[in-house]
Amino acid sequence: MTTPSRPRADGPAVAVDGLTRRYGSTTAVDGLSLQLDHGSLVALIGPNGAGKTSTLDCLIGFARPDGGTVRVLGLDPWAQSAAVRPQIGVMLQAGGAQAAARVGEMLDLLARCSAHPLHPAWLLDVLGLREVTGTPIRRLSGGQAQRLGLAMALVGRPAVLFLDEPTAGMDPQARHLVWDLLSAARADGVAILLTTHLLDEVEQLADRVVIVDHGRVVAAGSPAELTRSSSTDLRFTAAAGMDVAPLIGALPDGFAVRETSRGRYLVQGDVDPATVATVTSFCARLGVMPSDLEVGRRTLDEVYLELTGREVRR
Ligand SMILES: Nc1ncnc2c1ncn2[C@@H]1O[C@H](COP(=O)(O)OP(=O)(O)OP(=O)(O)O)[C@@H](O)[C@H]1O
Repeated sequence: MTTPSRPRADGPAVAVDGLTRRYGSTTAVDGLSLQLDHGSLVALIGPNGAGKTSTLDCLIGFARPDGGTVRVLGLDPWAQSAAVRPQIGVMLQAGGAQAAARVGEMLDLLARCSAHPLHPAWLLDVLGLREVTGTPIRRLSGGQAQRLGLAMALVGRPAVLFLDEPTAGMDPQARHLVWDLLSAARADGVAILLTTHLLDEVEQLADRVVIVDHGRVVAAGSPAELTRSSSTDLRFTAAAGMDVAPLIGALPDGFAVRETSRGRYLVQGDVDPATVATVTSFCARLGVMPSDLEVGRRTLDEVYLELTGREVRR
């Protein structure tokens, strides 16, 4: 799979420095900075209302920043939107394409507006939309509409892709297809900034992760950097609700064991190979298969919840 890109400009694809965006008394984005390099994928994640879409709006040139600077391919997307728009691909939440136009017509139209488009028929094939080429867009299923949205973002062969929850509502097959397509685009030099609530998607795809909350960056780094832990704690997955008292009894003094979420266990202490053996033999005695054994590494889920809390946002 290949999505040949246009010649690469110097400098970062996207540079955001101290971005602020307000709606009346609400500060949606509060001094946010990030950088996106050519041929890389950055995942912008955070709770509902954290300011992700507001940030994308400023990057796309839909909204004017109230403070800070935003550059896309070295240009100001608000003041120089005519120069920026032909070089970017955008996929917003809810697709935005409710037209009576047919799938193939819409993609052909967009291709004709672009100087170096990808072949629409190729995109429809790759995204599994060939069967619905003649279908009116408003008749598409949610997942098909999402895939068309991505095709529309890609058809102009953009240098930078902005994707707001691109795989929301997709079945696992379509999600893997999109992951492959985005990986191919990145390998061809496309810079991709996406928002998502799916942390497995982040671990699969992202070169860098930017976690935002209340409009501010609360952590940034590669998935490996963010999940690295200085402790030697052991984590594993097994049957939910196991009585861990016998395991604690079998471990040396000072060890603690608890179930942190359903079926996910944390063994805290100075873990060594003997500890791992004790854990696996404890599971074996119960006839339970432990999986996802990890020492000295937290999951992205744990890091995310630690930084942004467990409270549901209103
Ligand atoms: N047009 C608007 N007018 C007033 N307030 C807005 C507007 N757009 C966004 N907001 C507010 O700004 C804050 C940030 O919203 P934003 O949509 O950027 O968050 P988000 O991180 O994309 O959330 P989600 O994950 O739910 O998509 C929220 O408090 C939201 O209610």
